[in-house]
This record gives sequence, structure tokens and C-alpha cells, in this order.
Amino acid sequence: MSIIASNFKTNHTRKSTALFINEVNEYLKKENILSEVYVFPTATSLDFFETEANFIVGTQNAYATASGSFTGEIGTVQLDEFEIKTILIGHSERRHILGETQDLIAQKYEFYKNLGYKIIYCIGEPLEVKNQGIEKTLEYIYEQFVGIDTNYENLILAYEPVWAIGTGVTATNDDIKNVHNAIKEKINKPLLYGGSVKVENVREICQIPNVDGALIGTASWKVEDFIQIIENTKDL
Ligand SMILES: O=C[C@H](O)COP(=O)(O)O
Repeated sequence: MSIIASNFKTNHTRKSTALFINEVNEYLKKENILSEVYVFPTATSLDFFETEANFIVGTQNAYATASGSFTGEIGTVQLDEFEIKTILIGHSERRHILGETQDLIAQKYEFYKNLGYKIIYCIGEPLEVKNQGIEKTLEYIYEQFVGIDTNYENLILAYEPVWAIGTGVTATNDDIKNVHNAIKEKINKPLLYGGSVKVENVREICQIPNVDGALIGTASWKVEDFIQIIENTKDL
């Protein structure tokens, strides 16, 4: 059974998010789809959405706090209002653009783990590391597990090579296979692939051994494409 997740990043409004979620929910209900489906809207579009049990709305980010003085951040008081219990942690845009360190990420992970959140934890190497070969790549990836309890029961991993994110350049099946096999050998958790997954290649990618689903940005933002992505993987 595939896990299919859409990360809206900084896209969609409250209104278009609600329409998107409603449409996906209707499709899942009508077609009796069993895949596990996630949507991560912007913080401003979070709300209480009544969805099918296999359709979960999560937050792209939150600070390791209930509330307090953390300008620009949200905490569990805001998430609880909408019964949100799922969070993305370690996304490469937060690491590389927003400057989140491994220490901060591990702190956040521990906080949300202790509250029982489902965590989609992202890892992945930049191009200059990939170019140094698989050993260096794995070394880099394993450093992103420092301070992370990989035995946590509500953990899903997402391997997202930085050079493949939003570039249109998907990792080759061999790249994906090699990294996924190596990670799975160490950590036996559901492992998604992310990085230029598209309607056309999602099925092939999800059929690679040790790929349990996909975390998708750009190609998931049109609701008809996201539904097609779920459709293309519903029997895997
Ligand atoms: O969270 C999603 C990933 O960053 C992938 O983004 P992308 O599908 O636009 O490459």
C-alpha cells in the first residue's frame, strides 16, 4: 500500500486548500482508495478538515513549543485547535534555505515525538556530495540522523536528494534503489522518495524495491494531478 504525500510549500490559499482537500477526500471516498494520503498546506491554511481515516492533513513546520514568544512560528496550541498530529521535519528547504541545524531539527523531533505526532522525517544530500559517490552520500545522510530516534513508532522517512527537488531532474532508479536499500538496511521504517516525482513517473518510482511511496511538491499542486498520482499508485 503506497503512501502518497503532497507538500504545498508556499503555495495555495486557505480557500484553494479547502477546495483541494475536499476534492481529494471525495475521490478517496468514492473510489474506496486504501493508500495513505497526506497533504501539508501552508500554516495559514491549516484548519479542521473532516477527512477519510486514510487521508491526513499535517503541518509543514512548527516550533518545539506549545506557545510563547517565537515570532513567526506556530506551536501545539495552534495545531491542537485543528487536531493536527502530523508534521514534516528536516525538509531540505528548512535545512538549506531557512538554516535549520541538525541540533534544532533533533530538538524539534524529540518534542513532537514525545507528543506522539506522526513525523515525516526528510533526509538527502546536495549535488556536491552526490558527485563524491555513494559512500560519501550515505555518510552525509547518516549525519542527518544524529539525535533522531529512528525506532520511533510513528516515523516515516523521506529520502529527497536536494539536487532533485523542484529541478525537474528526478534521481535515476538506480540512485533511488541504492540509497533506499542502504537506509532500509539500517532503519526499518516506511521510506518515501521525493524530488521531481511526476504523474508520469510516480508508478515506476513506487515500484522500486524499498520505496514505500512518494513525497511530492511541484507536481502535486494541481488537484487533478494529485488525484492522478494517487490513482496511478493505488494498487501498489
Ligand atoms: O517535499 C517535497 C519535495 O521537496 C519535492 O519537491 P518537488 O516534487 O517539487 O521536487
